[in-house]
Amino acid sequence: SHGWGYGADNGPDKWVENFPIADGPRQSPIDIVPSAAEYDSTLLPLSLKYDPATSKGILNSGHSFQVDFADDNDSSTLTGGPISGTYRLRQFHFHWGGSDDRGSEHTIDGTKFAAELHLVHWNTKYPSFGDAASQSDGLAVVGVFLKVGGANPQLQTVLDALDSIKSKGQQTTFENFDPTILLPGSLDYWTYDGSLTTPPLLESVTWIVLKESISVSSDQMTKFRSLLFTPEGADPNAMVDNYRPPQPLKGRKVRASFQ
Ligand SMILES: CCN[C@H]1CN(CCOC)S(=O)(=O)c2sc(S(N)(=O)=O)cc21
Ligand SMILES: [Zn+2]
Repeated sequence: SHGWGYGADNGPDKWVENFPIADGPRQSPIDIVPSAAEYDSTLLPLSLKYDPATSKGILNSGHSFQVDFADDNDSSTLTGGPISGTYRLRQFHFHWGGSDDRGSEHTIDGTKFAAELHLVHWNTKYPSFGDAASQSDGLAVVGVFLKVGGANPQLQTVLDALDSIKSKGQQTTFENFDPTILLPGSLDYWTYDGSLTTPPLLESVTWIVLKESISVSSDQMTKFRSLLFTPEGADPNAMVDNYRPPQPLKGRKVRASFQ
C-alpha cells in the first residue's frame, strides 16, 4: 500500500482517511490575515541561539529535505517568544511549489510564497522529541517565507548539498551550519496554536511565523525542484508542491508580536 504524499491519490485531501485529526480543531497551516491578528504586548522577543557544531546531516525524507541537528543538550535553542521554557532545535526543512507562484503552506491574506522554511524545536520539559511531539505544548516551529527576488547566498550552501541527496532515503553529512544566517533581519512574528502540516498531523505545535520573508531567486527555486520524491531506481517523480493548503481557523486567535 502506498503511504501519504502530495499526489492525487495520497495527497492532503486524502490524509483524513488514515489521520482523522486532519479535520481537528487546531490544524495547520492557516491563512494569516494581518488586520485580524491581535497585537499582544506581553509577547516576548524571539531568542534563537544556534550552535553550528550541532548540525549533523542532510536527508531526503521522500517528503522534503531536512537538516538534522544534535539535540542531546541545550546548544541550539529557542526561548522567549510566545513559549515558556526551552525548546531544542531538531531539524529544519522546506516546502515549495512546482512554479514560483505557489509553495508556501501558510499564506498572508491569501498570498502564497514560493517556499516556506520550517525550523522545528521541541520542549525540553519532555524527556524526548518523540514524547514532546504528542503533547499540546511539545513543539514550536518557526516559519519563514521565501519570496522570489534576488539570489540568496546564505541559502546556496544548503542548495549545493542537494545534488547528493536527489532520491528518497539518501543523506550526507552537513556540518558547521548555522541556521541563523537563513533568518530575516526582523524577528517580528505572528503566533497561533496549530499542528504538524504533514501526517501524523499532531496538534502539538506552537506556530511562530515571521512577518519578514527571505529572498530566493527563480534559479534557486529550480534547484529545490531537482529533488525526487522517489527512491533511486524507481520511476522518478519530481519533489514539487509538497505543501498542505491552509486549514479552517475554527475560532483560533492569531496574535502579533508587533504593532
Ligand atoms: C515528513 C514528516 N514530517 C514531520 C516529521 N516530524 C514529526 C514526527 O512525528 C512524531 S517532525 O516533528 O520533524 C515534523 S515538523 C513538520 S511541519 N511541516 O509541521 O513543520 C512536519 C514533521
Ligand atoms: Zn514543514
